[in-house]
Amino acid sequence: MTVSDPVVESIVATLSRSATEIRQGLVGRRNTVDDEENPSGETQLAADIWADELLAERLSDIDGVGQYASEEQETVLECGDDPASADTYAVAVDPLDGSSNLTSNNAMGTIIGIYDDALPARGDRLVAAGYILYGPITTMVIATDETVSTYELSGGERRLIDRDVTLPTEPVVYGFGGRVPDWTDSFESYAREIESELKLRYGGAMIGDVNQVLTYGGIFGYPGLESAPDGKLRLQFEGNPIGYILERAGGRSSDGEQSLLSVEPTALHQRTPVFVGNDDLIERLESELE
Ligand SMILES: O=P(O)(O)OC[C@H]1O[C@](O)(COP(=O)(O)O)[C@@H](O)[C@@H]1O
Ligand SMILES: [Mg+2]
Ligand SMILES: [Mg+2]
Repeated sequence: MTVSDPVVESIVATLSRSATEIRQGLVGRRNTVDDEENPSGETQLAADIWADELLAERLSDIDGVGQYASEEQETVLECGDDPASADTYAVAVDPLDGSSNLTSNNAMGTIIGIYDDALPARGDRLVAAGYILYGPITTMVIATDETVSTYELSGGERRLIDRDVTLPTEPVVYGFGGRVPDWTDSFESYAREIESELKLRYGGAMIGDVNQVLTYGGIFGYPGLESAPDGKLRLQFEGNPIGYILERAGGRSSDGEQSLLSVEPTALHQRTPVFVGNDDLIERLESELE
């Protein structure tokens, strides 16, 4: 199956071909690099920098990609026509999501958002979004306005395994980030209810945890913290793409008050609380958070 927009299809094809190479290139790149930090002030691993360079080179080369931005670079890379013009898109990438899991050899991902507007853009300007999960096998989930599909990736090839992914209606799992003493009182009391209803699945890489929710139903959240009211995750590279995917799969997304896709962007690397999952769980969260 291919995506109907040819530029979006080229982006998806390039991403899926690059995934095998990224996976292979992780070996030997688990080290930090001379105290390097990304624009969010986080330590970068050699793998973060390498995956970013590889994706920047490949994606910016595609006709119809006007801007490339990533969690690992301060500014937007201009690489073609204006993304606000027809058939031109801006791509926002988290080259390696959950890369601290590389140290312990646990699951990780790559995230992409494809916007039809200049970055930073609102989530409702996404025309497609997707992620790759480097688990025991490599899988890719791609959402467009038409459908959400899952593929298995191997040797540069993609094999469609589900052309219409929908969030199971009966929620089973949950995962919440941040240290409990740093949670707000209202989020903690919501989390206590949820932990008596669902099974904990938290692996420290959003993509791994969100894929559990997409597979079994439930909720993933990284809340605003007492020490960091906007939480940890970034709107352009993480919140918006994941919000778009879960909404297209029949679920909901929220920053605690509204859909992530309605949040007005103010900066490329802005952070936001992120919640995605089954409709009723997100609705309860929004009514219980102060
Ligand atoms: O270590 P914590 O606080 O549980 O944070 C985990 C969260 O941070 C992240 O690793 C942030 O993403 P990056 O690794 O891309 O910076 C998420 O994948 C994950 O949900
Ligand atoms: Mg991330
Ligand atoms: Mg990252």
